[in-house]
Parts: sequence; C-alpha cells; structure tokens
Amino acid sequence: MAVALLHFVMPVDFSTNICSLEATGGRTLAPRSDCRVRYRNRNRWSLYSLFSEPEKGSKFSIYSSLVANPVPEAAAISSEQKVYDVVLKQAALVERQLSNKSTLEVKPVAFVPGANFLLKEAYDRCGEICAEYAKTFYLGTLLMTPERRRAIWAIYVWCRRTDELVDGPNASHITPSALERWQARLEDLFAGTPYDMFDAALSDTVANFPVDIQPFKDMVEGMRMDLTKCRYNNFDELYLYCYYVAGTVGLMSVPVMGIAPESRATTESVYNAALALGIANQLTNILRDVGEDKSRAFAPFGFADVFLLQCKKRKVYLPQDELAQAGLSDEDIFSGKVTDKWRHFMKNQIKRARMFFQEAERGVDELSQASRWPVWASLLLYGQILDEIEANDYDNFTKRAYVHEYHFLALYPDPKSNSGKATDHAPLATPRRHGQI
Ligand SMILES: CC(C)=CCC/C(C)=C/CC/C(C)=C/CC/C(C)=C/[C@@H]1[C@@H](COP(=O)(O)OP(=O)(O)O)[C@]1(C)CC/C=C(\C)CC/C=C(\C)CCC=C(C)C
Repeated sequence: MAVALLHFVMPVDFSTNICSLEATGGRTLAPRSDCRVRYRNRNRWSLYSLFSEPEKGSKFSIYSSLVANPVPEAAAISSEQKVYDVVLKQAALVERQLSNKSTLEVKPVAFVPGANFLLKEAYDRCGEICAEYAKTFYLGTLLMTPERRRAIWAIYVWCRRTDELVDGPNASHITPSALERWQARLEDLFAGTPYDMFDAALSDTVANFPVDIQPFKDMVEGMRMDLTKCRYNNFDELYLYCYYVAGTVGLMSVPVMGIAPESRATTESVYNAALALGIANQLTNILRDVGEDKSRAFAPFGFADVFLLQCKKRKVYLPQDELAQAGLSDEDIFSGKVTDKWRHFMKNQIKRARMFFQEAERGVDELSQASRWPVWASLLLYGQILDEIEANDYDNFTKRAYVHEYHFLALYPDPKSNSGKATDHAPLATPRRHGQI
C-alpha cells in the first residue's frame, strides 16, 4: 500500500529542458538561442499583483492584474514555466515527426478479422457520444475532413471517460489504483494493444497523427489532483490544475486539427494558443460553477478514505490568496451572498479568463482551414459564459450562466457549400464575436 501511495503522489516529471531539442521540421520554430529569454518572460500571468497599479511602461501592464502572491523569484519554477516546457516539447516533437514522415512508425491496431469494420463502428460510436455530450463541438467537427473529425471524436471520448472517473456517478469509489490501471491502459493503446472499442479508435488515431502520450498522462495526473486537492493556495496551483484537465486537450487536438500549410506562425505559438484556450475554458467553467461546486454533496468520511486520500471538504477552486486579498473567505462563498467585494473579485477573475481567450484567439486562424470553425465556436461559446456571469450581476451562486447553442447553430456554415466535402482548403466564414453578429 505504501508503495502504491508513494506512486500516487509522485508528480509527473517535467524536468526535460526542451530548449536543447533540435527542431528539424519544415516549419520554423523560434531560434533555439531565443529559448531562455522567452522562457523567463513566461511569468506574466503570475508576476503582477491583481490589486496593485500597473508598473509604468511595463510591457505587460495589460496583464498587471493577476495574482495576490506572485511566485517568489527564488522559488522553484512556476507552473507556467513547467507547462511551457511541455508546450515546447510537444511542438518540437510534432516538428520532428512531420519532417520524418516517410519513416514515421505507424503502429497498427492489433489485427483481428474484420478489424476495419470494427474500427468504423468504434469511430461512429465515438461520434455519437460526442454528439450526445457536446453538440456544439460535434457540429463543428462535421466541417473537418473525415479523418480529422473521427480522430477528434476518439480523443473526446477518451477525455470524457477520464473525466467521468472522478466526476461521474462512480467517482466516490475511485481509487488511486483505478487511475493507475487507466494509465496502464493508455500506455497499452499507444503501444497498439487497445482494451476496448473506444481505446481501439484512439489507438488508430495516435498511429495516424503525430499525437504524443504526454498530455494524456498529464490529464490523468489532473484527475489524481482533483481527487485529493480541496483548495488552491494561489493562481500558480490553479494554473497547473487547469493545464492538466483542459490545457492538455488543446495539446492533444492540434496535431489532429493540423496547422495551415500557409501559416507563418511558429508551431510553438500555435500550441501555446491551444493551451491558452484550454486554460480559458477551464477558468470559465470554474467561475460558472462556483455555486455547484460549493453545494456538491460529498460522501461521509469513512475508514477507506484514509487510504483513498479523497478530498472530503466542499471544493473551492478559486485561489485562496486572491480571496483573502479581496477580503473574502470560504465562508463567504458558502453563504452565497453577492456583495460588492464579491463583484470586485469576480471582475478580476473574469478579466484574467478573457486574457487567456485573447491569447487563444491569436492561434485559431493558424489551424488548417476546416478545423477553425469548431475552435471558434468553442471559444465564443465559452467566452459568452463570462458575459452571462456579468449579465447576472456576478451571481454565480444561484444562477448558472448559460449560452444557448442556437446562437451558434445560426452561424453554422453549410457543409454542403463545398460540394458536400469538408476540405482543408475550403474557405469558411469565421464566426463573429458577440455583438458583431
Ligand atoms: C473542436 C474542439 C473544441 C475540440 C476539442 C474536443 C475535445 C477533445 C474535448 C474534450 C473535452 C473533455 C471531455 C475534457 C475532459 C476534462 C474536462 C471536462 C474539461 C472541460 C471541458 C468542458 O467540459 P464539460 O463538457 O463538462 O463542459 P460543460 O460543463 O458541458 O460546459 C473543459 C472546460 C475543457 C475543454 C478544453 C477545450 C475544449 C480546449 C480546446 C482547445 C483546442 C481544440 C485547441 C484549439 C487550437 C488553437 C490554436 C486555439
């Protein structure tokens, strides 16, 4: 048991310094010598105080907002730096794989008679699940090429199943060893030996697209974190959680969605935008669900919980130091009263989420043509949740900000307008921002 627990609490190894990796792809990466400089600048979400005046002339004054207690200079590297290392590594990996495309190892799904038929069934079922749980994503994916669309469905289903482990009906029974088994299955499917039909679809996807296992492992790590952690001391801790559970989705999706051949952006910057969209979506989810999270029922504390290490308090995802700086405490959240202090606090949280959306926006049009619309749809849909929280006068205790999907259906381009075929070269109108429609 001790060994199991030790393994359970071990963090993922982020130690690789990607700056030493060579980028060999046909697409350009930032010069390697530039790497450290960029790396140091990656603290902008966390270096400036949410409550102090922007520094005069500061390059980042627009972001001067953010955290009550910045990560001390001398402290171990910040979450943002750790995550940025992963971004750099993913960008370099995809560059390398694409440049070696002719020799790219394609791992076949274990052969069984009728495998192609079964695979089609598996992908179709993934599409049905995506349609059932995430209609807007699903409709958007119909505009992608068939190969990309089914691959996104397979990734979606794996993410949904992973999330259900800790957020679904059986979540209170989930143990660290169940998450270990789930990770072992993940490794098997990447090695070409899937366990069930959904794993087979993902196994086929990762054999055909330059998708790396790291973001998937990191999502499992996020689920471990969610199981045990009840409070986030500061934004640095919350940022890491948001990367694990949502930033990873961006890193998984870009290699499937593809970067436009005509794009002049660096691979790294597109991955960075994808990461930002995941973080923005997750921060928005947290702000929308404050009321839900505080009243979420939790099972009574039992003997087994000592071993399960499960969080047995009501969860608060909002950074504790920022709450305290705003003169608020957990009790204020549990009492659910919208006060001026709360409004002020929420305004700042919304501002930060929007900064991540803005960062994400810069990358969307770098994606292959047919992949852009679903990403814009996701970005606008989630962005409008923030508008809705404002419209509810920051009452996210009793009101759930909701954006009607018909809004997007009205914008949905006709897939038949390209002779019935989604292609990476078919021009599709970009959905417009709220208020521009
Ligand atoms: C087309 C598109 C946006 C594709 C992504 C599809 C995909 C693989 C989604 C997986 C989502 C999922 C089930 C994640 C598990 C963890 C989780 C629950 C994260 C939260 C998602 C929404 O959850 P939920 O369904 O519970 O939401 P509602 O309560 O129903 O509102 C998250 C908030 C995170 C989702 C993160 C993304 C969608 C990030 C997408 C980023 C990209 C596709 C990269 C885009 C590229 C650039 C360059 C910007």
